[in-house]
Amino acid sequence: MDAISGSVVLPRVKLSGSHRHLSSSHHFSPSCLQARSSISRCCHSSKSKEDVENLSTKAIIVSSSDSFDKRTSISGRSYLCGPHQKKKTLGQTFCSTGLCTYGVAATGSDPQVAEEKVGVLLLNLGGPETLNDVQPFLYNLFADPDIIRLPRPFQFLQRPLAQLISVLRAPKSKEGYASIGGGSPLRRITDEQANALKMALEAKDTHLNVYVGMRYWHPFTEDAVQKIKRDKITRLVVLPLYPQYSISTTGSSISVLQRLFREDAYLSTMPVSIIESLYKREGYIKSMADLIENELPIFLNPEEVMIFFSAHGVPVSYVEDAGDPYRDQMEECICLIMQELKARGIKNNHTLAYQSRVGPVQWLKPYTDEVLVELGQKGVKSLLAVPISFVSEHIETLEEIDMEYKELALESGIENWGRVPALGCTPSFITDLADAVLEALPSATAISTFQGASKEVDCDPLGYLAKMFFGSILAAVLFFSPKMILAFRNHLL
Ligand SMILES: C=CC1=C(C)c2cc3[nH]c(cc4nc(cc5[nH]c(cc1n2)c(C)c5CCC(=O)O)C(CCC(=O)O)=C4C)c(C)c3C=C
Ligand SMILES: [Fe+2]
Repeated sequence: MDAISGSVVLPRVKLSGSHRHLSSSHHFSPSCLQARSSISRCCHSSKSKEDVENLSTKAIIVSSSDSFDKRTSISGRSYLCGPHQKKKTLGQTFCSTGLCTYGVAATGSDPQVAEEKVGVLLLNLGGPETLNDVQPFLYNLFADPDIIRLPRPFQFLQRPLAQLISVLRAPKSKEGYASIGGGSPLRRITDEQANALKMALEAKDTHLNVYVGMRYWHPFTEDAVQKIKRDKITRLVVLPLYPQYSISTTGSSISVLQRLFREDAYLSTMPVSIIESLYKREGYIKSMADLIENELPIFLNPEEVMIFFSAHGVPVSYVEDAGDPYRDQMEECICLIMQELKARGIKNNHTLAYQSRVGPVQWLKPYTDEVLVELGQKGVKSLLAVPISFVSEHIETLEEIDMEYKELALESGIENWGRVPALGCTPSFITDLADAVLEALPSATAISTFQGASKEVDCDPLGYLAKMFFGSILAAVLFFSPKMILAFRNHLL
């Protein structure tokens, strides 16, 4: 999709201070600090002693454009943002201690009014559009060091291993994509969301270009960034379409962006604001609660329905070794949705499980398939599945939940099955995205200073070929060892 274009006149803001790596709006807000133990209290969920011990020692930074109090805390300041950006002075901000200034006034520079061309970059995973795309898509995914995290000495194996795993997994993945019509709907839905966001921003008197950049398939983030440069965008809001932050999703997409921006003289000075997560936003929570509330009446006895949140899993090591906030954010997100439902008089039981594990490592538990069987055995008769880690329909909602898990649930004794649709272009959600963009705009700051060519580029073709050759042999030897074969037969293939 080409950029959906427009421009807005804003006072040029001279940014003060040193260049931070990312304008990661939320990391510096003390109100966003949350320990996992407090999440457990909030939800009254039963945690094992071991869990609580692990968690209470770990304060996780929950980053979100949290706007339950209508103010977004950005880099330690709060900004009161409204819908009519043109009528506002961008440099004026509101914080808990009163009216704060930022940018022009804060730096003491002369205000220089120039035409600001603002862009919004939606980041998403991407998916194969045809069955022929499946293997190369899987290669891109497994070649990502944020998806298969190899220890440093083994990182040269990344690409050969990605080649091998993608070839081996492709037949199973293809079956899945064939069963949902031959390809992923992600590109179409993300384009629709981009159009809807542009219109929602226009309804708020703000005319911006909206771009789509995918991590593993077309349109790639690299292509979107080229368009942003070609369009001479001067300020950018980056909006990953993952409600909760994970190293493997938002983290990975932002790493790519950082590299691209650092490598380029023009982009490296562009003010950028990144919205790291959406899960705490009032608009997001209310939109999710609406979807659940709308779906419950399809059951004969709505109050008896188990609300079953099914999140995409990540390997446990991400959370426990690498500090991924994904599990904490997921639990807090569900807690907020349940609180919202409770406030509406909906008091159903709920549970959370993780789906879509890949490969021979431990993933976040409990696993969706195991919980469904347990619930059936315990006599749960009605279940409403809620996909929670993604905002569009995709293979894991359309195939894994709607087909595999539904069948398993019915076999396990659950009699009534329902599924909440993904948010897609739900108007209240899109309006909230527009608000998030407007709130994030003032905090834009340069990603980094120009540092020349990326170190990651493999510029020696012979060295690259040698690494691929020996790496493939080593990867094949490892892969076909009896232990690996056993583990992969169960989980990967
Ligand atoms: C928040 C969402 C997601 C997380 C976290 C995530 C982590 C993660 N995923 C894999 C492996 C695969 N993911 C695949 C597809 C896929 N993943 C997500 C979302 C998250 N992944 C989506 C939305 C999709 C579907 C895209 C589409 O085409 O519709 C696939 C390919 C499909 C398949 O073969 O099952 C793989 C493989 C890992 C290893 C991982 C964390 C480390
Ligand atoms: Fe995935």
